[in-house]
Parts: sequence; C-alpha cells; structure tokens
Amino acid sequence: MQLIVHGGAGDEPDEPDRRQSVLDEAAAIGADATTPVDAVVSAIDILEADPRFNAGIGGAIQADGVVRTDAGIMTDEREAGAACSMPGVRHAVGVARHIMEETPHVLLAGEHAVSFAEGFGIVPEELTTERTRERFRAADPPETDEIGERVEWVRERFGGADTVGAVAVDEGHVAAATSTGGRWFALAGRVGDVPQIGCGFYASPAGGASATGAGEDIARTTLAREAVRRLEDGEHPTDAAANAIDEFERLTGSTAGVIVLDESGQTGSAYNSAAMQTSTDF
Ligand SMILES: N[C@@H](CC(=O)O)C(=O)O
Repeated sequence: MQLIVHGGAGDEPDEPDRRQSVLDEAAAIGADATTPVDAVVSAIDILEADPRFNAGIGGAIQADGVVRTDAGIMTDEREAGAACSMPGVRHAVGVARHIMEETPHVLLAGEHAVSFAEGFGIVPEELTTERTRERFRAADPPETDEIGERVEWVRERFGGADTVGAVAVDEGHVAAATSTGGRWFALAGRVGDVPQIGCGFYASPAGGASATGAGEDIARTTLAREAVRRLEDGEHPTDAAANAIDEFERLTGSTAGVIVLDESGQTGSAYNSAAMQTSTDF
C-alpha cells in the first residue's frame, strides 16, 4: 500500500512537530490497511480525532456557533460517496464511505446525513474544544438575526484551513478522500469543495488527489479533477500537483494545496499557501 496524507494548506501551524507526528502515525496506520478505501478512511479517522486539524474534533465553527463537517471519498472504479453539513459528526469520512458502499447516492446532507450516520453507529458528539470556543467568542459573534449584518460579519472573518485528506494505491487500485470542518465563521449551512466530486477529492484509474484551501475557489476550478486529469495526460505526480496549483492561482489568485498519487504509487504535492504538512508511507 502506498499512501500520502495532508493536514491542510494554510498558515504556518502552531505546533508543526506535534502535527507532523500525528500525520506520520496516520500514514503508517493507513499503509497497514488491506484496501485503499480502508487505508484512506483509517488514516483520516486518526486526523479527525485530533483537535490540531480542522476535521472532526476541533473543526471550524460556523457563524451560529456550530461545527458542521463535510467529507468525500472516491475510488478508481468511480465509486463515490460524500456527506455534508453534519452537525457534531466527527468521523465524516466514515459516513461518506457508507454512502458510497451502501446507497445508490453520491451525497447526503444535513440532518438526514446525521440520521444515516447514526444507523451505522456514528453518533454526533461535541466537536468544539476550549481553544476553538475561545476563538469563536473572540470574534464577537453577531446576536442579530438580520441577514445583512450576519453576512457582513461573515465577510470580515471567513477563512481558515487545516482540512485533512489522503490518497492510497495498492496494486493499481486507488482511493482518495478528504474531510473537513469547513472554513471558520462561514454562514450556517455553508458547504465548500470538500464533499463535491472533483473539487476536494477525485480518483480515476490514473490516480487520485485530495485538495485543501479556499473551498469556494477550489470548487470553481475543480482542483482535484484538474490534478488527476494531468495524471491521465501522462504528467508525473510532482508536475501534476505543481501545474494544477499554478493554474489554480492564475485563475483565482487564491491559495490551495493538493496531494497526488498515481496508480504506480508515485506521489506529488504542491501548495501556494504558507504551509502544508504531508506524510507518506509505503
Ligand atoms: N477546503 C476547505 C478548507 C480547508 O481546506 O482547510 C473548505 O473550504 O471547506
């Protein structure tokens, strides 16, 4: 099994060494799995449980004070599943996997996605931490229901990073997945790139990609699809990642990162933010 994981494209992290060791542990656990789907789900499960990353526990808080999670997963056989806007759901990528494997759908949303998750034993829990609650309080959340004022508050503060993702390959089979709490101070119910096929994640027989960064811009440019398209055109994963990010920057002027793994197990990654931590295991 070849596996690459990322911990989000964004600013320099506060605890880079500690985060790197969690990413390394996630990569090692994922690489021990027996299938690429198991590999990306088990690697991301570790990261969703760690409050240093913006997925599961410690995820970004939306403007109404609630953490809502999104995730997506896809294989080289074009099986795909995603779930979005799930209050309190830590293991979002597990829900995406069940949607892929158990339903005829590719995306479930909100309270219905949470009920579906509960049927598989994934129950809502407290996802805020003292650190994230303090950050939310310090942003002086609006008490008004007036939409204009709420949108103005969101516009002034919306941002953030540290989403997680993984791509795994074993004997030519590929899985790619991404999981997030979204971006900080978004309007309640906002959904970014992460659960949208081809935006936050994508896989084809040529390889897979997981993206991170400014979700609206990633969605507008289908970043993960563009990275995999470059693999399909014969680019090395290093070039596919770098060229996809160059093109993203040219089109949007925004920041993002992407990890790429081709079907032969070669990895690549690129970002134009200040930092993006990754780990690989074979
Ligand atoms: N792309 C994620 C955020 C991130 O990558 O950190 C989102 O917009 O929801």
